[in-house]
Amino acid sequence: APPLSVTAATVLYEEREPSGAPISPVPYDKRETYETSETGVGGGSAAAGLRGLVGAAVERLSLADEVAAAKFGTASPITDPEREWRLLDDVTERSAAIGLDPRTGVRFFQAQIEAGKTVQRRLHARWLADPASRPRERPDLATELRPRLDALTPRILRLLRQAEPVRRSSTGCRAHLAAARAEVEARTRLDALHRDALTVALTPVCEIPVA
Ligand SMILES: O=C(O)C(=O)C[C@]1(C(=O)O)C=C[C@@H](O)C=C1
Repeated sequence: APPLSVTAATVLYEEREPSGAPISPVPYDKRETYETSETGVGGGSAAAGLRGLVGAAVERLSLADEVAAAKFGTASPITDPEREWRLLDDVTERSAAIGLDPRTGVRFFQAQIEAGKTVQRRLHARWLADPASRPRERPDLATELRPRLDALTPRILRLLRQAEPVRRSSTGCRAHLAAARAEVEARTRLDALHRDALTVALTPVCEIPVA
């Protein structure tokens, strides 16, 4: 399979054209995602079942780069409590609708939000310290980025629900998660900042009790 692309922003500051200009991002609708047959439903391996979830968490973290760019140098703080409440309300409702314990959905999303804020804070610190590394464009939070974050929400919840058999395995969950993460990282360029954030994002996977 061809290597899966991380979204633009992650690649942006890791890989530069010789001119120093960032490599042009892959349009969002052209990016590969980790879903479909890799969800582990219908005979896929346990690690494959978690791979979709890990991939979706990586996608969400990559969007945090763009959110950081949207907020950098503006009056918008990294934490927006009202947006978080709305998102977690949406998560609660959608979880119930697909038979996932809403507490599970909420706890997982709290970790995704926290991980994303870690990315934003660390990028802002980097950009403050090193003006040459600053993003050249400021995407729009309301019209561009939040709709993309929202589009990921139902997919992430579905993957979390589908991963229940693996998550239920007290002995196997961690091993399968590590394997899934290794597979995703083998195909995805992540720097130390994003690897740390991914650890935060994935912490609940094997910790949330499955009913
Ligand atoms: O939407 C934003 O403003 C974001 O920064 C994204 C996000 C999220 O991960 O969904 C993270 C932090 C904010 O407190 C609210 C939401």
